[in-house]
Amino acid sequence: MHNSVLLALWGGLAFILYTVVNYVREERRHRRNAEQLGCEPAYSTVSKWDPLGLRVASTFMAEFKNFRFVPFYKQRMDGIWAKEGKIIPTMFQVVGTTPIIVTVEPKNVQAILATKFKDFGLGQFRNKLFNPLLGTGIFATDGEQWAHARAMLRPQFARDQISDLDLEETHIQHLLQHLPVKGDGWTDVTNIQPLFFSLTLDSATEFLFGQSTNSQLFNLPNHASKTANDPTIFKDFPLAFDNAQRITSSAFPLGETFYPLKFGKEFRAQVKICHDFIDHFVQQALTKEKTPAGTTSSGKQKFVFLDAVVESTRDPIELRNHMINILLAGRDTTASTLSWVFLELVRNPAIYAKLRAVVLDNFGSYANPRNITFESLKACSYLQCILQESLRLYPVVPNDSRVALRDTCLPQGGGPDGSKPTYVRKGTAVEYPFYIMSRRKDIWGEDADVFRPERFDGRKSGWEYVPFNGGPRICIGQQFALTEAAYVIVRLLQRFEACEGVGNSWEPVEKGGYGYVRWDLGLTGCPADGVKIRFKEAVDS
Ligand code: HEM
Repeated sequence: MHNSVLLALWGGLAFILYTVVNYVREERRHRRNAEQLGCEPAYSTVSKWDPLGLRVASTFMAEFKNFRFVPFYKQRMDGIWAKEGKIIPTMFQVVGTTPIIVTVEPKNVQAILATKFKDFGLGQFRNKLFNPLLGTGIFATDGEQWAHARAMLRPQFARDQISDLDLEETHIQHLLQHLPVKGDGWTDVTNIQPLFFSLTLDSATEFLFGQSTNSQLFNLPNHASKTANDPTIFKDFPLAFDNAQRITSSAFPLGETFYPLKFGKEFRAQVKICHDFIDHFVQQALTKEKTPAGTTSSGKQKFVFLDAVVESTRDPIELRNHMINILLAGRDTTASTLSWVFLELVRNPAIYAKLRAVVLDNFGSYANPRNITFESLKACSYLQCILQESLRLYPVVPNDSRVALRDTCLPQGGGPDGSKPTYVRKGTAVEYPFYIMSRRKDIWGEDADVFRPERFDGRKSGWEYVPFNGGPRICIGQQFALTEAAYVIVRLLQRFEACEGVGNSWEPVEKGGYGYVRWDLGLTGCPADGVKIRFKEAVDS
């Protein structure tokens, strides 16, 4: 045999030997670590016929495509619990060769998000995936970079700054232009979901940049005359932002090796429109004289988020990164929450009537509103219960995850009864699907799937209720979102005394559904088929 072939053979053998020895050494090290920590293996869903989880991955992809992934994932876990005759909150699975620990155990969620915060991060893959659109902003970084972004952004969410309800009222008025009342006292049947997305985009851009996209006005039939002077960039941005997010989330299932396949010419064009839009304001903020941005009707100086951040950094790329991340966080989340709230309100006329009575009692009528403030909205218990119950049944981030940044363990899930700690190797993904945890019957009762806002009356929630996450990385926009959503609900219920849902389908099991509504799951989740609704004008409005 030729010398070079022999050399290659020996080289190959040496490599295989090295890999095997290394593997055995690593396995031993992990076993020792796990023993020292008192860990035992978690329940495994891995089938011997599908050890790499290829079939699992293809099922997941199909469910994603059909907008059923969220309810399907719960159905799958329910099925395993039914088969085993007990609740198994923590499981090990392999999906398309990726090992994943899934947990709906509150103690584990607390460990991931708080007590073992430093052991878990967003991980390299999520950060790389988000980077083209979001740069190194708060949603796409870990460690020092994240801490720096959070320290800069958090102070801007002080109560005074987020409670500018004058700003919100302008955008509500624009929304109502899309809901004209006909001669019979009713509006046309309207899909209210896109209206909520336009409203939150308009209010978020005004809060962040001091200028609104006014996308609601653009979408009115006679928009040309009203908006002829606005730059095209305002018109193109909303769709480009949606598209760029959709492509980013569709790249996720391709995994770390293949995700760039989705980031072609089309994606880059959409991202460019988004970045140009943000850069337009950044340049304005960097060059403008330091003048007050006007005052609100209550005489307060109007707060502009970007101007406040410019006080801390003048780097245009860093500013773009911060602003696009906050815009993404602040816009779809609140619009989706409002959509879910109204999907349940149209289904439950008695709850609509009860909420409306509370609204009129606390805040007056549409024409004569009174005392609608950050504090009074927060103090209105039934209104807050409605929001909390909606976020329980329809958390807009239904399935969050982290990656172990070092070898570590979770306090529960190991051993036959799941009461022992579970070992988590560095690099392992850990999912905590809040959508499933928030519907656990052993935690929430037999009616866990039912929309019953009263369950939150006087309830003090712990780690079983984390729609905004918890710990050092808890959502910084929680109060902003709840105030905006509450205000929109109050004004709509003042204006309309009743509503009817038309053709909003809860997919029946016999039609291949799971008895739940379909989910459009991008970076956040909203009803896949919109919220079709007609409203009846209130006599007192
Ligand atoms: C109902 C509405 C909202 C919900 C349910 C929600 C939920 C969440 C969740 C679950 C996270 C954690 C994501 C993760 O770490 O994987 C998060 C983070 C965040 N949210 Fe929200 N959010 C909402 C509204 C908002 C709004 C209106 C803003 C800003 C205007 C905002 C700003 C942020 C930011 C900046 C983070 C990142 C925090 C960090 O990593 O330190 N959110 N949100």
